Amino acid sequence: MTKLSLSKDKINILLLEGVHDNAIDELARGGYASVERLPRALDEAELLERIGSVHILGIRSRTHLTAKVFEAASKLITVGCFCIGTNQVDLKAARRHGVPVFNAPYSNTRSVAELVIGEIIMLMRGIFEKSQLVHGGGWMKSAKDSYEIRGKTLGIVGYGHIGTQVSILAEAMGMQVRFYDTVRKLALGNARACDSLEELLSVSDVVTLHVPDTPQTRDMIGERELAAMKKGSHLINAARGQVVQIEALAAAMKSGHVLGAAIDVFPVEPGSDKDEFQSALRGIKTAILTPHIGGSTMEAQANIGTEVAQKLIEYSDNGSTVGAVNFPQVALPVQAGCTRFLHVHENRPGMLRKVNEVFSGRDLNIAAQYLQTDPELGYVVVDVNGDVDELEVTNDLRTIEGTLKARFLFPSHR
Ligand SMILES: NC(=O)c1ccc[n+]([C@@H]2O[C@H](COP(=O)([O-])OP(=O)(O)OC[C@H]3O[C@@H](n4cnc5c(N)ncnc54)[C@H](O)[C@@H]3O)[C@@H](O)[C@H]2O)c1
Ligand SMILES: O=C(O)CC[C@@H](O)C(=O)O
Repeated sequence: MTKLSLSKDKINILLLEGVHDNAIDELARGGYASVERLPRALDEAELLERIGSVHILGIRSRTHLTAKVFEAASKLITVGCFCIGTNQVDLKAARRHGVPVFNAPYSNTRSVAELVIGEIIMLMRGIFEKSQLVHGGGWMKSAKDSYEIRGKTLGIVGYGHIGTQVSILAEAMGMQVRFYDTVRKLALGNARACDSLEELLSVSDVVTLHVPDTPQTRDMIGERELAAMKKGSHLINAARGQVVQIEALAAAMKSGHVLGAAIDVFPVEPGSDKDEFQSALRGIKTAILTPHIGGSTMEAQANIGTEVAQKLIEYSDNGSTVGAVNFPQVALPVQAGCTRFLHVHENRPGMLRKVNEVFSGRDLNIAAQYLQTDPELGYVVVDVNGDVDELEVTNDLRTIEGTLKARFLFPSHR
């Protein structure tokens, strides 16, 4: 047996924010036993204290991975976001340090869609306010402002994985569905596309947002857009907090123009359970406020645990970046009897030649190679036959100017 990069029991894995048991089970099946799991997020100071010894980090949406954290993460090889969103991670900083970031792009989408359907009914029947009153000993038995959802128009902004599922479920309940997306999308069922956001806002009884957090969607719904909504309509946001200007929404609700809202995500969410949640929406009786739990179901968390753990194992075992959100996609089939090297570099001319010279200079035969680049970054996986001093080769690869990361793999698959 040749020298090992790092045996799997020495690969330190830290999982934060109560990642599901399935992740631990999957990692154990993959041979990864050195796993610590915490139920909560870590703030930057805590991360800086701990990250230096971590090889694989798993988070959800509350842990913010800043450039400073990546700077201190000298051993970090990969990050798994056990959720869809990756906006809590400085993805560019991760790339600069040669760290691919994985997520679970689909696993909790049904959970969000179901919550939205429930909220449409709750909003259109004023259930939240009525229930609060009953809890306080009141009895608001009234049909005022209460409507069936059948025949009403639902406007979906962002017709992706979640938006399309909401579309199908809403139609099954008898709603008319309109949607707006910046990309041309196939309309499902009888849904119809709108040409503009303004058109969608003006025809919808309920507007639900399912867009990602991008510079274009930041503050997408502000005073002007709220004013463009039908009087007495409702807004749902289970996408990202930055999409809605909360002060403007609070004002539109207080004036009665927007009758109800169900908001699951906020521009600032408490970093820990001890921090008090602050929002201009607090106290508004027709606002259903939930603590970012759109995707928090047992089914979703179980699926996410398995999916992201598998991606982390694939990368750690084989160097596969398929599914990484910030990296060129590379998957080289595993070959018996080879040593595998991974080289992440700035995409400069002549890089591959320099990498290959490290091998040809030692008379090493390259059995297989897979390079992918994007405008800034290159990632190449190289399988080499025969007797090879892995440490020496890796050190030489590291001296190539523009190298961001170079390592070789624990040869368990050989
Ligand atoms: N609340 C939760 O717990 C929870 C759970 C899962 C996902 N999410 C969030 O839900 C959102 C949607 O997730 P998804 O899986 O459906 O994403 P997706 O990428 O499948 O779909 C997003 C859609 O929005 C469209 N879009 C992008 N920019 C737009 C714009 N400016 N105007 C209109 N449309 C635009 C895209 O073309 C795409 O069709 C994401 O922000 C995700 O982070 C929240
Ligand atoms: O589970 C979480 O913390 C985030 C849920 C959701 O916003 C996601 O991005 O998938």
